[in-house]
Amino acid sequence: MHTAGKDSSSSQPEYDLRSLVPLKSSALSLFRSHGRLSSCAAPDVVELSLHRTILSGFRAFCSSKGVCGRGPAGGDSTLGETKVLFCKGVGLGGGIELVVVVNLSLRKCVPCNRKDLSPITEGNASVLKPQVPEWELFNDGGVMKLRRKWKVKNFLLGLEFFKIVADLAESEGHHPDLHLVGWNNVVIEIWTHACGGLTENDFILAAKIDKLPFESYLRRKVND
Ligand SMILES: C[C@H](O)[C@H](O)[C@H]1CNC2=NC(N)=NC(=O)C2=N1
Repeated sequence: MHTAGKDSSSSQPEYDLRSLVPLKSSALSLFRSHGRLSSCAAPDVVELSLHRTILSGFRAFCSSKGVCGRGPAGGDSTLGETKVLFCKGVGLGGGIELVVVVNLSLRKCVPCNRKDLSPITEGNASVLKPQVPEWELFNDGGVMKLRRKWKVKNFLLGLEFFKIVADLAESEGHHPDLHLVGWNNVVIEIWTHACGGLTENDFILAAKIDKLPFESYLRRKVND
């Protein structure tokens, strides 16, 4: 666990992720006593925010650059399946947000008729989107959706593809919109009808679709 370093925000050291993740549990208790702990649809996505009662130890802990830990893309670091995506030091007396996200494809969709299911925030969407890089976010008449396209070898394999996606959707209790256009163009769109927008369920389903064994259905790319 980190001891509180000096509080200058100029040359904050990069923090080794390993000392960050163990802190999560003690941070939970500390943040719970000092701030709002809101867990999103799944317990493994925990967004902590510490209000004005910030402790210098945490201020020193999180660089003012809004980046903690080492990772391929700035603040994106991975330890096993746990990603610490960022902790945002918002300066003296401000709050700190520590977002720890477990790999989407390991999570489970929640029933869409839950009272606490709400559309995902832009911030959380930007945190989850990097885990489904092949998908695009698009606005369909005011409804935000995820979409991915594939070219399959033939019409029947397109239907085969739909079948394995359908089995996954049934097991998750969360369903995509399936399109097979011009005999070999598969388009899958995902959104949460119950709240007319995107929820974490949609990102979980997209991540799980990406793990399906559909390579053999696909037409080889021209430059292959
Ligand atoms: C109770 C059950 O969760 C709901 O009927 C589910 C079924 N599948 C669903 N799939 C999608 N994409 N959106 C929904 O709102 C939805 N609702």
